[in-house]
Amino acid sequence: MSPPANDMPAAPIKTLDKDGKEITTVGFQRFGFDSEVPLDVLRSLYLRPHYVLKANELESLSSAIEESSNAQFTQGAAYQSKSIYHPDTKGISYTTLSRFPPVKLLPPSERKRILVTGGAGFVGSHLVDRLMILGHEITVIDNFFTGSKTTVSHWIGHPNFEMVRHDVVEPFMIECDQIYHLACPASPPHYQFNAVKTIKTSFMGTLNMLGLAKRTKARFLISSTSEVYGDPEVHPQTEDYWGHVNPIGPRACYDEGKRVAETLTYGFQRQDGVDVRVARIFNTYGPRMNPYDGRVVSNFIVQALKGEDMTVYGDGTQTRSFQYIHDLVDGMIALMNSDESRPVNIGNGDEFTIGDFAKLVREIVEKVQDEDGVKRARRVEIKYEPIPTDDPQKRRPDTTRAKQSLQWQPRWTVRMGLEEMVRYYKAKMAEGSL
Ligand SMILES: O=c1ccn([C@@H]2O[C@H](COP(=O)(O)OP(=O)(O)O[C@H]3OC[C@@H](O)[C@H](O)[C@H]3O)[C@@H](O)[C@H]2O)c(=O)[nH]1
Repeated sequence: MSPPANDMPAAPIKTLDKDGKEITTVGFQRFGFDSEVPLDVLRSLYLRPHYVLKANELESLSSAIEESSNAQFTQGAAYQSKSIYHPDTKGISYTTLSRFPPVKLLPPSERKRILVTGGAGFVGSHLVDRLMILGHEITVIDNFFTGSKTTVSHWIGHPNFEMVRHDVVEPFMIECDQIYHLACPASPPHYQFNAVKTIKTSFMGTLNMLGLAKRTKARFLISSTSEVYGDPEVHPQTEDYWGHVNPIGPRACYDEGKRVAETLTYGFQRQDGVDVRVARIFNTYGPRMNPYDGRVVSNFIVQALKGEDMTVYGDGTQTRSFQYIHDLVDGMIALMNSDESRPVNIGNGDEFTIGDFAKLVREIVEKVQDEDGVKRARRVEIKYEPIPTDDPQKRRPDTTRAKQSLQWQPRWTVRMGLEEMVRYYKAKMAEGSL
């Protein structure tokens, strides 16, 4: 097979943070908890094809795809299996894992039994990667409504890892030291698909997990959201702002669901002494976001990569502030291990109008395509579509509390994160799974 035209040995790309310093690890040592992990090991779990295109070209083709798309980013060893795609029959023969990424050996006093609800989702799977590499014992529960087994399949079979298909609206019994309660659809089209189920998940799921935390005396962290502020009249949003939510609109199932989940959380803290943490997560993006979940970052990247016009809702003057997944996981782990029991905003203050953001995504997709020698048929256009009901006009976190209590601030620039995410989706396209 002749090598692809773009199969040029490329100099490794350096990932620089907001201060221009190279990012080689994520996490940190803080509050007696070491969460530092080499970035390359994490990348080897998501920034590569999960299967190769043809059985008889297994070696050459898989390495060609890897080199052309990702080698500039990931220099680390590949720990996942490579299943084989047979284009003639459109079948995949799955291989089993031969080697897991190395995990730390912790003494029993430091090794925690951690339950992650929604652990097969976008945020959950990155949290699981981090906690696994750090050497903890992880149980994931997920109903796979929006999560997918493939996000954590690289841990299946590992003695520290367990995955259970379970819906948090039903009680769940387990012994554990910490609970990260993430389970709930988070993309507006997904959470509005079945509004009653969404609010039931937020209310009953949180009730069940708080009951479990009460019995086991586990520390409980809930992933709340910037949507508790609704369409805010205060900008940027501090944790003391009570919000501006339409209780009967189409977003209410999520916004009010998370608000009641916070109310429950503090009810259990006051009445039962449950040790609680509340992370109010602002717009977050990164690899493993479902390409079709309808959120803006995945929509724009996938549209631009496919050469389709990008859909800006409304006139594009509404704003959002975008945070990269690794910053969020850093913030959540810092919060869980801190003494801060008040709500904490976890987000990136880099605010964009959606119109400008579309142009930025287009520019980054073009840059990556140019680097890889991909020819574009035409430049994608931006087209305007109706704005969804109750779409917040502006959103930006005030992260003073996170800085003071957790010594946490986002490190990733939006550009750096977007570039990595474009490469992730590009690899998915090369596999044929996008
Ligand atoms: O294709 C698209 C998708 C979205 N948009 C716009 O882009 C903005 C962001 O939309 P998203 O759907 O990504 O996310 P939203 O900010 O509306 O909601 C999110 O808020 C925070 C999290 O808790 C959730 O992930 C989600 O509810 C909105 O103004 C939306 O109208 C587009 O212009 N085009």
